[in-house]
Amino acid sequence: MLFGTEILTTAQMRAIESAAMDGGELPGLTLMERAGAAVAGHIRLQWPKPGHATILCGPGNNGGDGYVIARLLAKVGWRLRVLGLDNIPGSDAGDAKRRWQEIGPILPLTLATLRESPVNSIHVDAIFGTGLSRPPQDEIAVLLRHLSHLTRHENTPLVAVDCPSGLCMDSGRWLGGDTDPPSPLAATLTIGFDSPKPGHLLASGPAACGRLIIADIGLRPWRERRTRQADLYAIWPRFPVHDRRAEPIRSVLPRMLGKGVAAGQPQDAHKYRYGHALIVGGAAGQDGAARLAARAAIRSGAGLVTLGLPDDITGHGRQGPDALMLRNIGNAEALQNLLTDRRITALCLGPGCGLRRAADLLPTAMNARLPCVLDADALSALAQNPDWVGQLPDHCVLTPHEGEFARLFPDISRRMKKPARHGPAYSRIDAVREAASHCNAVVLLKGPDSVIGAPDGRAWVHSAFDIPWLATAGSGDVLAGLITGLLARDLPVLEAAGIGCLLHAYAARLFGPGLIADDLPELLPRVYREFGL
Ligand SMILES: NC(=O)C1=CN([C@@H]2O[C@H](COP(=O)(O)OP(=O)(O)OC[C@H]3O[C@@H](n4cnc5c(N)ncnc54)[C@H](OP(=O)(O)O)[C@@H]3O)[C@@H](O)[C@H]2O)[C@H](O)CC1
Ligand SMILES: [K+]
Repeated sequence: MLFGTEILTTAQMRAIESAAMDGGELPGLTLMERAGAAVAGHIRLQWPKPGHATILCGPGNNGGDGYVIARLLAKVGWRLRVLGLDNIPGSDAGDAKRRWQEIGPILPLTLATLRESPVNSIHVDAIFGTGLSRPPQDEIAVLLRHLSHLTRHENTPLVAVDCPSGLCMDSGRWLGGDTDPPSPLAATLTIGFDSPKPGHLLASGPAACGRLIIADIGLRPWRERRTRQADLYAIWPRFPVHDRRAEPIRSVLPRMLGKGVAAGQPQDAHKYRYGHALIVGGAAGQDGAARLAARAAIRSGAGLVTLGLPDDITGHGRQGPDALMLRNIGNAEALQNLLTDRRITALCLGPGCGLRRAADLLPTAMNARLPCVLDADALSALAQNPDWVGQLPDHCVLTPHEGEFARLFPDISRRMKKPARHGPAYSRIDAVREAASHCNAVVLLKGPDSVIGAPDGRAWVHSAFDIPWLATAGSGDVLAGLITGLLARDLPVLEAAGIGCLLHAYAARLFGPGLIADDLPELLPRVYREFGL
């Protein structure tokens, strides 16, 4: 199944560019002209009245794009100051530079010249793009710090060509430091080329890029000609999709989930056909998390959902929904007995379970060899067992936040937190892929940039930077229950985790600020309707 937008690493992007240029069908200069024209076009869309622009051009092809932008804007009446380096760039950027020099001067790329720009100037950052390999230094570092100040504190509009300079496009991390970034630019608009790169979507990338536009510069035939199966997708389409092989989510979902099933099951549907999810919760008073998970599982369209609680269940029924089945699961033996019911098709352990109870039930849950979601306390219990890797059932999703991830995968987490000194820097995608292959399970690392990775290397990125209100108590419990419901409905495990993530965020988008986790399951019927189910 293919949906969403392929994400290309910088190395993959370079390989596609080279394939296009090597055949002679698409010269590098044509690509640069298209890239420059795309940026100039978007500048004119955003600021229709010609004004003043300061274009900062670096040593390579990103700088070459800058010279093209300057020429095209000058042609339509913009007043320009072009700052550049006194180097001899490669042939395409060299041509672009010479063509600009026929029109206007190149001022030194220094702090002093930058400071002389008129206050109403928009700034165009064409210093470094995908070729950044080390932290910016010396004069450029000083200049970027000032540009950062202008963008963050003086509302200077900044257009980034491909990416804000200093950002590693493979990780979304500022080269030189994450906690004390040397020059954290905040662009108004970023125009990337052909496909999003990991850096546009991960870590500091979304805040640094501002509004992201991915421009088609005619490389699609070469991208599609590659024989290797693409394995990295952005599953929330924040930008137009230029991939004819990818289907829109609105046609994928109805096929996967079966039309009409979620909102109201068809008359001939037997409830067991849509699976039976078991959510194991904790003691009274802490059972809210498991209740949220159970609500999400039943709203996901699972045919039956059982909530297993440790104590007397008679009082619990009053808290509804009545469609939930309640069972008493006092200990591992009771769980074992319940799991002899072969109609149970997926299991969720963790939300609101309590650490001791999760540790007690975990071996039984794992031995059931059912599709399962391990979340919250189950992850902490797992991390306490030094031999947990290799014990997970085949169709298992781990849904850690960063702290839980660090407990489960301490070495990988340390690597992820090491300062990014060279490009390509180690990314959340690298970390999740490594973790998934290490434990042979799907790992969903939660965050505004959730990454979902499978042991075979496939990975999906879901961006939720636009919905900060999703970071609310209980939201993770709803996600765990939703994924369990989708697993119960027989979705493959990566798809259940990824689509669960997407539906969960979509519900939060529909609701808007003020959301509490209880709202999320109730929004699922509307989400399903919007996706054509
Ligand atoms: N995607 C496409 O199809 C197209 C992209 N284009 C644009 O090209 C850039 C990438 O261009 P490239 O020349 O490869 O790289 P940059 O312009 O980003 O960087 C230039 C060189 O700068 C050197 N470098 C790296 N880090 C530093 C640093 N910290 N300080 C100083 N110099 C640095 C590095 O060379 P070295 O040999 O010194 O390592 C870079 O090569 C892409 O982003 C697009 O904007 C095309 O125009 C159109 C097609
Ligand atoms: K740039």
